[in-house]
Amino acid sequence: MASALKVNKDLVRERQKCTFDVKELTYIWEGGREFTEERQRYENIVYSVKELQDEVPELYLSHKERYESSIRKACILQRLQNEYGKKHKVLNTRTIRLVGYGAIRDISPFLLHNGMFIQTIEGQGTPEQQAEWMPKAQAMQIIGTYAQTELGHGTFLRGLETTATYDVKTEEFILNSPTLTSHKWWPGGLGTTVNHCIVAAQLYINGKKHGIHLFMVQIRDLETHMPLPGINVGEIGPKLGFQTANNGFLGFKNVRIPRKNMLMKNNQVLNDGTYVKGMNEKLTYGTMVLVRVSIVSDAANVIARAATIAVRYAAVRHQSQLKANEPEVQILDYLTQQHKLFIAIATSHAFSTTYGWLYKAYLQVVEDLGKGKQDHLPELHALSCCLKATCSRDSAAIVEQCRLACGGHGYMASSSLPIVYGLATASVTYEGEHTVLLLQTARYLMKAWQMALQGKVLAPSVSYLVDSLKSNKQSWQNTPEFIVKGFQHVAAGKIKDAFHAIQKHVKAGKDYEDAWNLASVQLIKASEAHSRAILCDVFWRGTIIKSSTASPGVAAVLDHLVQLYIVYWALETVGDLLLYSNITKEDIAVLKVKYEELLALIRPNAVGLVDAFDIRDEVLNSTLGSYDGRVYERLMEEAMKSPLNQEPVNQSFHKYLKPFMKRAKL
Ligand SMILES: CCC/C=C/C(=O)SCCNC(=O)CCNC(=O)[C@H](O)C(C)(C)COP(=O)([O-])OP(=O)([O-])OC[C@H]1O[C@@H](n2cnc3c(N)ncnc32)[C@H](O)[C@@H]1OP(=O)([O-])[O-]
Ligand SMILES: Cc1cc2nc3c(=O)[nH]c(=O)nc-3n(C[C@H](O)[C@H](O)[C@H](O)COP(=O)(O)OP(=O)(O)OC[C@H]3O[C@@H](n4cnc5c(N)ncnc54)[C@H](O)[C@@H]3O)c2cc1C
Repeated sequence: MASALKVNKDLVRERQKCTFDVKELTYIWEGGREFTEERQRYENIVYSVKELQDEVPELYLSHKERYESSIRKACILQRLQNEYGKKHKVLNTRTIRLVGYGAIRDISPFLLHNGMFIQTIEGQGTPEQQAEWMPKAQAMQIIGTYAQTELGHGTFLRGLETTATYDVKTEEFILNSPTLTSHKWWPGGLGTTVNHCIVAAQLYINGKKHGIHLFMVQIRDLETHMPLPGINVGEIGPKLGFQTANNGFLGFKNVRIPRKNMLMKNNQVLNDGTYVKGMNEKLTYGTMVLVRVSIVSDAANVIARAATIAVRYAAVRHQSQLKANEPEVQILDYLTQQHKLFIAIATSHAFSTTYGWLYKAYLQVVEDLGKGKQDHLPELHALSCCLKATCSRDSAAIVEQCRLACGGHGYMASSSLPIVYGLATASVTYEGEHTVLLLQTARYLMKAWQMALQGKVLAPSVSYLVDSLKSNKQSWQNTPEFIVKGFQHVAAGKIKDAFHAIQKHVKAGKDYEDAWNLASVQLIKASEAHSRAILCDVFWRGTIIKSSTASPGVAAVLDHLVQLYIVYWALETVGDLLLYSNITKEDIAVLKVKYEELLALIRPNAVGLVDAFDIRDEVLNSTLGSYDGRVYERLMEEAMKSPLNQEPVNQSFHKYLKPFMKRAKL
């Protein structure tokens, strides 16, 4: 962090106003002091390495140079990470990603290796397979990715076309890409980085199709890195973001792999070709569930980055006068600016709390599955789908809101906001497209509603449906607990409406699938309302627990943030509340006043709250958001790095402009 002397005076004043212990809040946001201290220790190591600092900003490099630079840095990071693991303890993927973003400035080409390849071996491999591949993967003697999506199919996994045909004579699988659309398309690192893949393919034994299974396939020679015979591999080219993720394509022509390379923790193929079905075929999708859970935490992190940039900038930036003859005000003093930014801070806390809760549920299900119990798997799948969908979508909207709140400078690449937006919006699509995942949850909600009608016991996350069936609703109260109940009434009402819409179409003679499609707009709205009810409930309950051991200052700001989140969403969805709860016009008027009071309460702590996200300048990498607030100096310094500013006259003047101007004169 910059020395106090050099810090912008507005930021100094803002920090003096802060009423709580910033460090204590960092620990809470990050899930515990031990996580923060571990991240800081690792960050100190990473950002003392000179080779990780850029001489030329990455954005001025060509596509190829950027990739090469990201690989160079990813190797250094991986070495540091491994050394750290040996000396202290193995770092969690969240810390690796948080710290790594700052060095690579985008996505690491090893992201899929660390984030899905290893996890799939761990979650889908037998103990023997794990013993064979895990040490090599962890030491990066083999580098891999998760190759599932194809040119023709990403969502509909049962439609994937890559085939793995068992040859009982040689006890091998033969992999083929029978069509153009069967080529794998998108996997991170696949382009030119990895030498192994976990490949999702349709399993065939003796002409019988057994559905999607996962296979470990070596695609490049470990010495020469040349593609192995039968492998057609390459990079898919530039995208909106993710430029250094090295996303690739892959095709197979009669590629043989040994039988033991099918990941067989769940389903098995014996030597003689006998197929042994596991406990639940959907367990093959297990890695996706884990990644969907972790996207809730990623969403909290990208929002924290955008909020830090936008709030610090809003404290430094002065524009317009509130009153004539008075100095121009900090833009942070405009209520509309607070309305745009404080919800970002609150949302990051909401998602961070929800992630802690969801990850715990995930670990419980994994433990249960180990004991052969799968009762809570459908609930976890439903929760991870709708929360992934809602948190990723909210994160993209909020990051964009923060970018717009920075005016023109928010459009500068050097603000870092465009790149953060690229990361956020990608997560809306990858690991399960937004609408598709909302519909998966809707499937679960329809069943839950049916069960509620039948008086059956429901899973905890949908037990509110039982209450909603009781006719005498309590009169509205403007308390957080009651507003959360209001969100549950909205969700229950929308679930009921969607259920009836399907029934209506079925009664009119449609088959169930068509009725489902006809009701699907209502279904996704029901799913969204369910997500919001869960987010508000978990954030509210989680904050009460956290506050019970926090200092009074921190407990107060946590209370302001959770109330702001709940009241903000009540006002955003006021039409739904009027339709499905007992809220009155008068209650809404009171909530509007409450919202404005909360903005005023948060205002003095705004900079302290984003400081508590504790994002180092190296990680933030933003001209607008650095700790010292030297916004204008940094904008100019960064502009001076443009290659176009390295010479007084660019050669194009002599080549094109001058002749063009001469001709224009004639
Ligand atoms: C950094 C970037 C990295 C990015 C990486 C990637 O993107 S990697 C690529 C990421 N790619 C994607 O994310 C692809 C997205 N697509 C998919 O995940 C699936 O194809 C699907 C879920 C959309 C449909 O699948 P389908 O047609 O096979 O299934 P169905 O609809 O017929 O439902 C059958 C039953 O299965 C249940 N069930 C389903 N999934 C799970 C689960 N995970 N667990 C437990 N259960 C699950 C479901 O609830 C239903 O239960 P019910 O109601 O019968 O009791
Ligand atoms: C940055 C990035 C990184 C990625 N990394 C990987 C990776 O490492 N490995 C990998 O295997 N994949 C990866 N993917 C692929 C990703 O998982 C898929 O793009 C994603 O699952 C969506 O599938 P799709 O592209 O086929 O979209 P589609 O399913 O074709 O979606 C297109 C539209 O159709 C709609 N739609 C589709 N089906 C339905 C339905 N049943 N009901 C209603 N609407 C529907 C969708 O809502 C959407 O609006 C990555 C993608 C991105 C963008």
